[in-house]
Amino acid sequence: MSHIVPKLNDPSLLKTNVAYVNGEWVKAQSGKTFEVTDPSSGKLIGTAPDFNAADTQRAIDAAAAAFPSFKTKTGRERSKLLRKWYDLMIENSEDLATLITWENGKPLADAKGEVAYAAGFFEWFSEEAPRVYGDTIPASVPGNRVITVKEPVGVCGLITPWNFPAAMITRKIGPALAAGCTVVAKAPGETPFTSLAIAELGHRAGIPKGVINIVTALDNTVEVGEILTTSPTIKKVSFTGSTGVGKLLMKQASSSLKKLSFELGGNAPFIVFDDADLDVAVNGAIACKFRSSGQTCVCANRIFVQSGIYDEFAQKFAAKVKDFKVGGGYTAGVTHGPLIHDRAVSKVEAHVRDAEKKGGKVIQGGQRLPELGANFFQPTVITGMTTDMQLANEETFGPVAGLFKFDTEEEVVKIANSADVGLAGYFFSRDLQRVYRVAEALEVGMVGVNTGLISDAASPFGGVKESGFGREGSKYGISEYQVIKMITYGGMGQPLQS
Ligand SMILES: NC(=O)c1ccc[n+]([C@@H]2O[C@H](COP(=O)([O-])OP(=O)(O)OC[C@H]3O[C@@H](n4cnc5c(N)ncnc54)[C@H](O)[C@@H]3O)[C@@H](O)[C@H]2O)c1
Ligand SMILES: O=CCCC(=O)O
Repeated sequence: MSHIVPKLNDPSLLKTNVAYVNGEWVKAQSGKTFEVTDPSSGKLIGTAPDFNAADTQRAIDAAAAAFPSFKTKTGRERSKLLRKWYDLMIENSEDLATLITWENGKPLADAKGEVAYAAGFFEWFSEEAPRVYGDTIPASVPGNRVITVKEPVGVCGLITPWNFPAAMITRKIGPALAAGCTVVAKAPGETPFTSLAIAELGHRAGIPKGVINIVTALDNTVEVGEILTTSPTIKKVSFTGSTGVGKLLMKQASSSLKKLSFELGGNAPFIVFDDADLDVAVNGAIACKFRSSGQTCVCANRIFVQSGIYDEFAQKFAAKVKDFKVGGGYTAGVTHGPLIHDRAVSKVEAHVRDAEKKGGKVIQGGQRLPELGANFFQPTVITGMTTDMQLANEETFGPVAGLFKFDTEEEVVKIANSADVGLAGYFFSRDLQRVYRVAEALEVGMVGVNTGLISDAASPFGGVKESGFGREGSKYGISEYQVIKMITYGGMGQPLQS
């Protein structure tokens, strides 16, 4: 087992025992903290404050106090702040990547990719901030003149997961600030230090006090979630995480009818038709299934391969998986890191054992890797998958590729759409008519055609069905943080006075 304690170029970016409220670094009033550990080694990285409802209320009050002035800044002024924050993220990308690998486990090269992706949301929304337009509307009533303006919704509560410790929070804060909102963001308990380092860079960028507040919690997560979703001061909640927690938060937020965005779990179908370019499809499946060791919401979860190419696909795919190098994220040449914690490993293991019990054949991997550490699992390929298996019906969120055989387009689209969730879906084909037909038939919010990688700050990210609602990134992302105000001017249009 490797245990590397990384060094930061700027050690002041590692904020332990403090969270960020009203422009200051503060402890929990109770003094309570929780431990954050390196998923590769299980060793302590540091402790973070376990904020409770009263601590979080202070952050909400700070965001509320900052809102009236921040919302009246021009779009151009807010744009400059976001651009400066983006520049600082890029300047400090090595340290941010080091923190991501340390607390999340993903290999350093992937962590660097995440920093660029995460900073991209600040860049993108710095460009959207000055371009918020309303409408002029031809009224039905003579003499009336109607316009719309887009206003910031108010103080926002943001809750993000650990799998992209930087990108999930910038994808929310970027559009919120561009719109003129102020925020209280709850960082994930597993990976709080990346969020806090990003807050420090926001502080250096000159974001006014109270505009961004980052709270941390572990044991107190439920009470912090409760106040963020029930406080009448908070007008909008944006949550990324599991469907189960999303449903709970939606119920809580109904008491004050908040505006909501939910980016929830997926169970992505990945379909390879006989007419696909096989090598492109194999590479697409590798990238899509094993990104972050399978721990992304848009990872392929069910891989359907048409019967004519099933065996060849399985053999080529498994050969590539065999070449992966699993290990600690800082080790040169490592392609795949650990899972986030023991619960994640147990779920992966349960899905593999369940598939075996029901007739699946593990052709690659299939076991824990205790010699590397408690959270490592072999990248795994299973053939002979059937729809009664656990993996077919719930998100595995780990490095297990289950290959299902199918015969017809109609059959596979029906199975793909049988899931309760609908986040991303992928398929590979060179038949143009099929490409249009299947893209339109899949019940998901995002489709990758002949590609397994679809994430981009420029593209709308979000799902349908129980994967939630709302879109992040793109030209649509900012509207999640705005309300449209319609203004009717009566008695206009009289003749000119002579
Ligand atoms: N659709 C997307 O954009 C997207 C992106 C990333 C992850 N996800 C989903 O997230 C899940 C993996 O993340 P996870 O296991 O950490 O999810 P999770 O729902 O358990 O946790 C997500 C966040 O919510 C917090 N949380 C948990 N219970 C809470 C409560 N009662 N009140 C307030 N906050 C609470 C956690 O501390 C964490 O910060 C997967 O299902 C994945 O698909 C979705
Ligand atoms: O895990 C979900 C987010 C991943 C992404 O933005 O590509």
